Amino acid sequence: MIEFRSISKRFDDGTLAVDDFSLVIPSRRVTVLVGSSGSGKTTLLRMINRMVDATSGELEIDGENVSTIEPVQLRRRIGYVMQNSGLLPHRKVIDNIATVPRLNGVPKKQAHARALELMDTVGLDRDLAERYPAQLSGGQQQRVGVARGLAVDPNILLMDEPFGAVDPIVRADLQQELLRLQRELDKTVVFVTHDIDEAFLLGHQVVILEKGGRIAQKGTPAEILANPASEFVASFVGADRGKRALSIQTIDGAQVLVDGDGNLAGRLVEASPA
Ligand SMILES: Nc1ncnc2c1ncn2[C@@H]1O[C@H](COP(=O)(O)OP(=O)(O)OP(=O)(O)O)[C@@H](O)[C@H]1O
Repeated sequence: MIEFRSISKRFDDGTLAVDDFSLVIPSRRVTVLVGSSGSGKTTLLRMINRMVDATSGELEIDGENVSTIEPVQLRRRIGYVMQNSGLLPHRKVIDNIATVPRLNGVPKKQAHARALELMDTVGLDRDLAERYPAQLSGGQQQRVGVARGLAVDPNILLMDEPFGAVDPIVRADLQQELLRLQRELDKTVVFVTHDIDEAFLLGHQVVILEKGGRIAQKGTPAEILANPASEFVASFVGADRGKRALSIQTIDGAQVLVDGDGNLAGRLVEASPA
């Protein structure tokens, strides 16, 4: 479990990116941080592996304060996947995936064997191992990014808008793969996005953020959809969901679910009396 306790981050130029943020991120679940640009999502994510250090407050992983753990050691147990895959352009796919294990001293042969296995895991053809990133499609590059994040066999996987730059069909594919991977590998995933649909699809826990990392609402997708805590949440959930936003209406005395185009999406069934 990852726990933020009253965490704040003020950057050197005075920007207060995160103001008194507290959250428990349960193990072996997907927690999604969602919010508009500048709400502090990336800053929060990077505090987990100490790419950013908090100004005040405490951050613990399984009861251990991260400030007492060397960043290098921390990153051995935490995978990090970023937008645009962050691959090294002059290195082959297999070397990109094996980068961190190699830095950690794993022999080349062993690191490469593991990298090939990881290509299977993320659904990449092994034939692509010898290619350079520029010779792959956007979706393939993102898969390499995920394989690289998994290469140190981390318990925790941090993902920062990993599917932001690919087209919607490939994106849907990658999202399904991530759901499958999470079920199979049982990792704690912390996922950042500004897309509420993606948040609801992937998150066991969804945390909606306002400026300064202020939590507008957190809960399961169903809890948030059923009971938006504020106007802000209602409009964030509604605006981004666009025409697909559902509402409950009464038609001919029956309660029905209607989508944004006015089409019937379902009928609410009353519990029958005992
Ligand atoms: N190194 C930095 N120095 C100064 N201010 C920063 C720095 N990094 C981020 N910020 C500021 O902190 C705030 C939060 O930034 P952050 O990148 O965490 O937001 P975000 O929610 O991830 O946004 P986006 O969706 O655009 O990536 C912003 O106002 C940003 O300008």
